[in-house]
Amino acid sequence: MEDAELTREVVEKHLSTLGRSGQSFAYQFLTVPRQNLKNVSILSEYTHLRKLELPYNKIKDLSCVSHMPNLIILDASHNELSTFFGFQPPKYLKEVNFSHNQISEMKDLSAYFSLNKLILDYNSITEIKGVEKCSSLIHFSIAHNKISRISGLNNLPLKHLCLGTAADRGNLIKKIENLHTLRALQFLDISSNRIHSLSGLQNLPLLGSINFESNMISEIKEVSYLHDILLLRELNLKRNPVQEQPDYRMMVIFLLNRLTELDELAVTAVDKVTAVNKYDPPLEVVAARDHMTHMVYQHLQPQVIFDSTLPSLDAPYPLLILTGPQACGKRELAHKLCQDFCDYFAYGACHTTRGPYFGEEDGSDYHFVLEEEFQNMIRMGRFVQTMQYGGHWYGLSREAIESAAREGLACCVHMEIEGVYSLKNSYFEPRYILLIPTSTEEYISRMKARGLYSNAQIDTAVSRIDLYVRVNREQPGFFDSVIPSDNREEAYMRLKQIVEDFLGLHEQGAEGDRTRVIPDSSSQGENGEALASQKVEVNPADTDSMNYWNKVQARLTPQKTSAELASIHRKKQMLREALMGKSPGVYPQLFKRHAHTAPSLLGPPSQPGASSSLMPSFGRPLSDRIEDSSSEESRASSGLSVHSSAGALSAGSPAEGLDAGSGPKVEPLDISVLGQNLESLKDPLESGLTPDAPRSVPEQASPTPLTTSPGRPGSNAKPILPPIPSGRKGDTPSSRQSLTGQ
Ligand SMILES: Nc1ncnc2c1ncn2[C@@H]1O[C@H](COP(=O)(O)OP(=O)(O)OP(=O)(O)O)[C@@H](O)[C@H]1O
Repeated sequence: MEDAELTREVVEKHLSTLGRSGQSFAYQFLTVPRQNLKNVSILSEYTHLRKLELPYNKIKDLSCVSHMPNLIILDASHNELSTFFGFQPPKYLKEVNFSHNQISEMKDLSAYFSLNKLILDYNSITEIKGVEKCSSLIHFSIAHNKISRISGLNNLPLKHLCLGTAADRGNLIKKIENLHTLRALQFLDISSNRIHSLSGLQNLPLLGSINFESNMISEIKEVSYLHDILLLRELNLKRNPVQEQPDYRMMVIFLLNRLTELDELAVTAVDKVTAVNKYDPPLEVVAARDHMTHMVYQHLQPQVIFDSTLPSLDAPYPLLILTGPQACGKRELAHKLCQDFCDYFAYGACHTTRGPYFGEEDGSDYHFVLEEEFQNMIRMGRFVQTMQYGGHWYGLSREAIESAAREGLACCVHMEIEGVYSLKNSYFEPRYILLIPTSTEEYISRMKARGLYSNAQIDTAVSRIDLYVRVNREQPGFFDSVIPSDNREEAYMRLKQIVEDFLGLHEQGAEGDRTRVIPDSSSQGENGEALASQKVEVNPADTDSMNYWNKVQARLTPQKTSAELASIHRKKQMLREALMGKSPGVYPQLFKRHAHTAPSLLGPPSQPGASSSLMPSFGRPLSDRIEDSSSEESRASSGLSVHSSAGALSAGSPAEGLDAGSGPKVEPLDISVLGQNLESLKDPLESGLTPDAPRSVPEQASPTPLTTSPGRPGSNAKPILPPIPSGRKGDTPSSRQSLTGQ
């Protein structure tokens, strides 16, 4: 088509929207696209126009606009304009589109004070200027020009700024600068430039959408510059090198968790939860994972029930946990408590991969192990819980708890709150005492005085005080007691008092003449809950005190909820039914264990060496192994291959005389013999006895003196409940004999 001149006929054909103009009516809109128009001077006669659209023509001169004082919208895109606003400013001109022209330079537009929207895409402009005084400009687009610096936009009320176009070449901008005064900015397109960093966008509080496609962002950490833009919902980083980073999307979603769209893909709630659980899991999630890990690894090991240390079917080993931020004094207090209450508590030394501080001895504060050994222990199912603190692993092993239990003592452990969360998932029901610094200054100076910690470590420890305080505030009952730890003596006095309360213990008479005051069995609810008001004295030599252990446990265990009580009731019911031959569940198996293992029923226990027959090589024929496993001897001295919950059912350990590398190997229970043994146990049960009901001495007594089996778990030489009414290691042989009926 040839170049054309706009004629009156053509104009009249394209006029529209009749409206009042002064005293008369006139057409106000003219749209003449794609006519190859070069000369539009005739428009000087159409002074009433308010909207003029002439896109896709060949116009070079727009001086006619000077005669349109009422013009509001001008679209001269896709023409051949090289002059920037080559006309007198119409007073109300609001929107101008000069995109796809040949403009190379911007000029002063201060006379265009109504200008609201200016589009200059696809020109050859090298510098943004002339708009500084356009105090109404809220939409400015200058994509695909030759801009190399962001400038000339200071303090404009811009809401929408476009400096690039994802579809094509944007500009030549290398860094984000001079945008900080654009406090109203909501949308920024800066795609297809050469920008390496997102720095410079920090102070744009209303920014909701950023298109950064086709730039040169390569580090995920760059998105942290956007972290404080609270309204940011859409971010496009497509075609940036950062996309190659492993886990890019999840990490960005985690860092900018308010996004609803990333790289033009919706960010779902599931994405957000997954990202948080991956990169900053809540304590509950960390604990659940930790617990699951140890349960899985424990279950991968052959399971053994060491009934010699099981307090009862329902009661896990007693545990006292001192928790609080690092260096709050809990370790010191734990040691002192175990010293002063050595009849009740043994210090549970955790394992750690950190090196010993000066003066720390292996096995006394911690078991210091290498990372590889620690990981190996995890895989061997040796831990009840683990956590990483300050780049080191810490873990409480089953063995730490059981070795205390073997001595008839509760295990006292100190740990961080993550460990508490993890233990709360486990079968154990410890008492938790929080030791919390109330004076930050004192806490800091104490840490500094120890000379062990860097400033960063101190900062971390201090910042965690809030975590403890928050948990204590938001989850009443999470800790059984809270003690300010600023003054060690006072803290210890308080701790001592609390522990004595837990144990129902009173100092009576001279030092060393302690009388334990614990709830009478008759004052306990059916499910072991302590009725604190009624107390009886316990004489260590009194055979009625066989349930001493249970009573200590009841004291250390928080009151059960009604749901827990109902569950326990159900379990007991199952047990009764099983023993009556109604159900072959796991409880009859547990009970059968006693039938087989109790020496009074099966004769003397096997010697330690005999346990090798309990560890058949897997290469042997199955029939042999079955035969072995059904032999009286093997059953008498083995545990059971039963999957368990943490705590009551324990994996073997070197201390237990089992192969550390492979763990104890035991045959599965032979169900066929279960029935017979259940029969033999019916009578006691029908007479109202349950495994955790108090028993008379002859029922529990072992024909083998305890001294022949020094409390080795799994030896099954002891009765089910450890006959240690005084609960201490210092029992005299005579008192033991009287307890065991020997
Ligand atoms: N098994 C565990 N689980 C969780 N936290 C643990 C465990 N064992 C130790 N911790 C805790 O890890 C933190 C770091 O232990 P570490 O012994 O290195 O610190 P510390 O400087 O000696 O302080 P503290 O005097 O509190 O022990 C301490 O708060 C400690 O109580």
